[in-house]
Amino acid sequence: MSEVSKTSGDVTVSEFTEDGKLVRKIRSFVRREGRLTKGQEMAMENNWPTMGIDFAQQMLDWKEVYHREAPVVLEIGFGMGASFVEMAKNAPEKDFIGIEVHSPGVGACLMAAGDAELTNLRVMCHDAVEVFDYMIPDGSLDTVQLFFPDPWHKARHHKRRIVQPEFAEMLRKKLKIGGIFHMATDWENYAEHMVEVMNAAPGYRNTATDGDYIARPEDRPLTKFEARGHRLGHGVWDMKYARTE
Ligand SMILES: C[S@@+](CC[C@H](N)C(=O)[O-])C[C@H]1O[C@@H](n2cnc3c(N)ncnc32)[C@H](O)[C@@H]1O
Repeated sequence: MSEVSKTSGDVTVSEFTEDGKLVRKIRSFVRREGRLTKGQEMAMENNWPTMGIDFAQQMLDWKEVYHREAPVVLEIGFGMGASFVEMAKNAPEKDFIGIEVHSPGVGACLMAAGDAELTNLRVMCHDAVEVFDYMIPDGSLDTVQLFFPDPWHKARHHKRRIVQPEFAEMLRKKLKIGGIFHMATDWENYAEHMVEVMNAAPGYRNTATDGDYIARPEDRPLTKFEARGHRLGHGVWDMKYARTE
């Protein structure tokens, strides 16, 4: 059973266990119910049957999903999907799954993926944390990407940041040994938080050889948003951690 309650502008979802105990879940997002454009709606209709995966409390089988065996790259919160689609286009030898809660973003991504006639891309419209829990088999992912996650600027909201010790541990189990967790952010305080959490997380190695951050990898497409940031002199921090055990 669950209910949504509003407290000082935040959305908190309260759930009750069978014996009536209240469990309050902190989520990394607030659902913005934006409307889909006509194009996004059409893309949902046309492309969801081949590229969309519905949430279910059942583990996915990648071979069944992509009809082949290839390295799987999972992206959390792809926004409108521009860089996600670009990456899938540039790496046809890999399979991509993107998870985003914002439905217009999912529609936009399906539109671009349909135009590019991609066969190695799938999307889900759901909370990635729940998808990990219920649907991603242990030790099955080559890469997890988290690009420009909501920074939750205010200190009292930092608990909403998706990168937390429990999240790092859950994600570690889903990566193959040697698999990579790649994060990027343009908010320095969040970059520091990511490093603090990930350096303390057991079973990971920071792949950076000079300090905590790596140079922007060539395979991460430069989005309009990031290019604008560069022009304005904003920094971007990339981090890659490998699962060691
Ligand atoms: C700041 S945007 C960045 C989007 C994109 N990665 C980019 O670089 O343009 C963060 C995105 O993460 C999504 N998001 C946040 N928490 C999420 C979660 N738990 N599961 C899925 N998507 C999530 C939000 O809806 C939002 O679109």
